[in-house]
Amino acid sequence: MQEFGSLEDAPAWIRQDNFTVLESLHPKSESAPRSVEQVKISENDQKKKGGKPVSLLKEVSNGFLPAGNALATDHPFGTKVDQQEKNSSPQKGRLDRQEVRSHRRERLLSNSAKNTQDSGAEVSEVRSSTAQVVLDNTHNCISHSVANKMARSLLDQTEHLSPTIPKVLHVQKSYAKSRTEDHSLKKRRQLNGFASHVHKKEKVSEPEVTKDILLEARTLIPNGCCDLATSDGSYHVGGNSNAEFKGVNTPEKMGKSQAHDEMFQTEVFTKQSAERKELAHGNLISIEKPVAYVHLDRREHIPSVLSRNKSKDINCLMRRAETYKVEAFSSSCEYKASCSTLPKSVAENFDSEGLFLEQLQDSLKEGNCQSALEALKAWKIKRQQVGTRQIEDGFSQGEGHEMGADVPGRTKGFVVSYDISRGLEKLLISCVNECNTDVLPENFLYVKKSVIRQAAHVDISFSRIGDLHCCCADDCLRSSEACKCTDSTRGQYAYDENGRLIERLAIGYVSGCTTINGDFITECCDKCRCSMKCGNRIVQRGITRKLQVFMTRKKGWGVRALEKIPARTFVFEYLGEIATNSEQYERNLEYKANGVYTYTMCLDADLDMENKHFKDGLTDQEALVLDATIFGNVSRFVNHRCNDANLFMRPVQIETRDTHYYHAAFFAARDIEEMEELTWDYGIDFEDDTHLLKAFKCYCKSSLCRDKMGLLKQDKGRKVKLIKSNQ
Ligand SMILES: C[S@@+](CC[C@H](N)C(=O)[O-])C[C@H]1O[C@@H](n2cnc3c(N)ncnc32)[C@H](O)[C@@H]1O
Repeated sequence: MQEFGSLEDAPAWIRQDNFTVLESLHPKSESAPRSVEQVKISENDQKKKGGKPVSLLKEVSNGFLPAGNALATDHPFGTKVDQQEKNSSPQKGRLDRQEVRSHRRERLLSNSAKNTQDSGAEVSEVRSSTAQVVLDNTHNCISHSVANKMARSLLDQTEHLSPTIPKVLHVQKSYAKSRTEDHSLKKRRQLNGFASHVHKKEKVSEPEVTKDILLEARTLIPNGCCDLATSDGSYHVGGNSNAEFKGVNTPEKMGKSQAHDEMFQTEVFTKQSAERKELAHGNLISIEKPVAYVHLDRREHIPSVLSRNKSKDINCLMRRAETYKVEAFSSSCEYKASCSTLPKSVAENFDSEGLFLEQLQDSLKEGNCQSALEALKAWKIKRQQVGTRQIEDGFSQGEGHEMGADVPGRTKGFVVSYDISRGLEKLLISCVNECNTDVLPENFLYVKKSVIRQAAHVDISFSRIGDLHCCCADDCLRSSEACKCTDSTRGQYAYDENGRLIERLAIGYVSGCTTINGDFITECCDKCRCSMKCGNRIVQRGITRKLQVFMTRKKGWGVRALEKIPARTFVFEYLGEIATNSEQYERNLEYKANGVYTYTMCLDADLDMENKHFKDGLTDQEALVLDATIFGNVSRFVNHRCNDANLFMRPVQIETRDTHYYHAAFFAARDIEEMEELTWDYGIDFEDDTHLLKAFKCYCKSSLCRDKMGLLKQDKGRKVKLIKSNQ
């Protein structure tokens, strides 16, 4: 087996893309060349080399990666490389090099045997741990980044001690072989003197990079090492997801623009342009029958991508938002198997991946393999203790809540997106699917503000807001006198000093679309003198609680809290397209035909319940609705629960004092537990079949469910019907 004398001998993509994290930690790796690489991918290659069957690719083309094993088999760390090795016969030139290298290694080994105190047993243990972790890295997001870091560290540090780290070297060898073949072919052509002739005569057709090819490419290229796009730029997968699951460069930690720059870069080459680049950079990976060339450079920015597909800008962005960070994650059972009996106290020292890595690196710097090994084991124990939950990012793997391990045969889930908001929210809003293979709808675009549809008359001009007498300097809540903004709440600020809704406004809310309590909350606005820190600006500051979109068993997507949310806390605002009732009617006809979920909410807080018309004389047709089918935020995933939902809605005025249009703000109806699903009572009358869109079959599981026979005591109409039907 061919081996590499040092890490520098390893191919660039192993050194850089799989182990990027360590670049900052190891000065040695910083010097590694960061050149452009192009990858040629063959559709047939997969089958020939024992790769993944086509059916799996179908799954991948849904926009997610099958949990763990799909990558494990096709990933260069997996069986594909082994197969390649078996099928190929060694070449003469390479044997010579191998000999040179093995001599060099033998020298290194004999030196290290003399110089080092580390025992052979320790070394081989570290080695096998490394190989194990490298293998694990396709199974788990956390372990992916951890594995990369560890593998790189251990390779760097123990290279002189460890003659073989089997899987890593398999990859290196396979890569080297393809390069050798590629180069020897070029050399032969040059020797024959007809290289340019061949180039000219060769009829090179422009490869069409389709979505399927793209997704196939995605399975061949290590996680997150590059962005991929179809030829027309309309579909985009992969992405520099390392930046996020490394936990180093989240949009929160770096400037947003930088985050975006790093996330959205791509270039798909034609065959000719790739070959030109190959000549320029000399590092094209050769696989038979090239069909797709993927540029691994990370410098291209969004505008250039967008400018190529102007008509598709929005779709393109949307698709990318949902797919660029699709990664598989799985349960920690692999760790359980390999876990040793290290004292728990050691494991408890590692509260986070960061601490663990610190210790690991310190140990490695000191050349203390034993300590490095302990760090490895401790981390595994920690993972085991935490059980199904990942430590830092709060990604649950499903046990102990609605979609737990009770689902037969389901042990794995997918991170569909690390941030469905594409960096628009202050917090990442992740999306996981632990139930089935669905990904987020392609036509949905996350927005931070509602969008006004044609006929909806929404006047948000400041000129309509009179003199507010909002004289407070900084924080209205601290002023001795309540300002004009409290007029609608009877001279009382709507929020307390903790930013939670005051109790008076939290009681008496009515489930469903309508609030009859009558108090509109008025927040300070840009016309006020106070600062953004003012305690009377809560809804406008946006989401501050950790939330996650997840797949429920029977209700489609839902939203859950990733942390405790105290009662009366603002959670989110319902955003969507603002439309009139009549505009929406047309849309609903379409929706009905397509059988889609409904995401429409009526803005009818101004409805006079007794007289059944709007207070300012609006007709039903002119009344506004929010439709979050296409444009919306996390709130559009909130499911319904009859009567005892944990969220309620309050109308909030910010930039207008017009009661026709307002912000639909959702607050916690009671203390909400971590991992609890957020629900809202849509106010549906399940017996009413006069609506255009038929009510869904309710799976809220509430004991007060209105869609259950005999349970609805308070709904007289239904009771009568039930009695009648019993007769
Ligand atoms: C605003 S959406 C909620 C998000 C939706 N589950 C999704 O996957 O996008 C409303 C739709 O979700 C489904 N849904 C919400 N609550 C439900 C419940 N309690 N039982 C069954 N389906 C529910 C219904 O199909 C409804 O039309």
